[in-house]
Amino acid sequence: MDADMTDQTNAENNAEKNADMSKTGPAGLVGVSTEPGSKKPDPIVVADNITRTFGGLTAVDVDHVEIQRGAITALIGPNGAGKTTFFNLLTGFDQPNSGSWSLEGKSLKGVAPYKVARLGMVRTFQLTKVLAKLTVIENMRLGATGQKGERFWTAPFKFLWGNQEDEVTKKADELLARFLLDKKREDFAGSLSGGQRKLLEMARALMVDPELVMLDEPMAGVNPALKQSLLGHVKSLRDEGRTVLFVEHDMDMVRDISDWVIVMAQGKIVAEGTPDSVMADQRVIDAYLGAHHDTDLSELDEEALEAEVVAEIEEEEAK
Ligand SMILES: Nc1ncnc2c1ncn2[C@@H]1O[C@H](COP(=O)(O)OP(=O)(O)OP(=O)(O)O)[C@@H](O)[C@H]1O
Repeated sequence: MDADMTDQTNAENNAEKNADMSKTGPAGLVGVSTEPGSKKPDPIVVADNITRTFGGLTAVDVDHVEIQRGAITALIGPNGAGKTTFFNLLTGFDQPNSGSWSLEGKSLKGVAPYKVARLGMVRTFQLTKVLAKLTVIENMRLGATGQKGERFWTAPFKFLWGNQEDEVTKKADELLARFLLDKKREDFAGSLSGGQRKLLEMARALMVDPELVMLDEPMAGVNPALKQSLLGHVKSLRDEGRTVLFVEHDMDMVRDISDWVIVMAQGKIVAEGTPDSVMADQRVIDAYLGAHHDTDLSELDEEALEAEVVAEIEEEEAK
């Protein structure tokens, strides 16, 4: 092949790459349909026909959902909508009655949680699962194993890690510094505040260098000062090319950092879209109000109220 041809081929390859880049992350979401279950240009997770029942109750009944790679997606919905159950199913902590789902095109059906973590999908928990009787650095090193339990930690880890231990500790220390937890390195995790535990859980999740980080209510129980710091950390995950999927009731956070919002109610996905479009969606307002949601609904209520007042004024003026 002559030089001109090589240049041309390279240029074509680059153009192809650039075209692909424009499909990834928040940019790829421009113009995506807001119908529940809409196709994404570059999905990292695809799930189909997932159901989970508890006795007579259908907690999750998701026909189809796709999560865009490199973007921050919020999963919202009233209490009991099935968000945490859906997280549990995707990450292997619970098994569905039916359905299939994949990460990077690889089926995760029947895959154990620690293997799911090693494949690139890690999660944090609504009530943090840091191990209180271990120190902060020990919790971090445990993260490298992909969320095995405390029993796994005790005896065999040195044998399993061998020479990797230094590398693991180095990585743990770097992450602790990034999350401003380095001063707490030798403290028991049980002595940390709620917000610091959330930070530790997030830092620990990064030990396996995940493609997809799933956060279950990262803001719950976090004081306002730490909230800002957590928001910054979540954004930085996206900035370094990772995908974030989080469950949250704090609508300020949802509005502030999400590129895309998926709404669940009674186990189903009822709406999707950008934060602004979703918050103005009647299906979303109905889903929340129908469930007498008890947390941060003031904004939705206010919007509805404002619309009513404006309509009344306009009616008066028209007379
Ligand atoms: N292990 C279980 N056994 C029985 N019912 C369960 C179990 N786990 C969840 N459920 C039920 O499934 C439904 C969905 O619960 P889930 O915790 O997934 O909702 P959620 O949207 O995460 O709610 P929240 O916002 O309050 O955390 C609820 O009615 C809940 O009571």
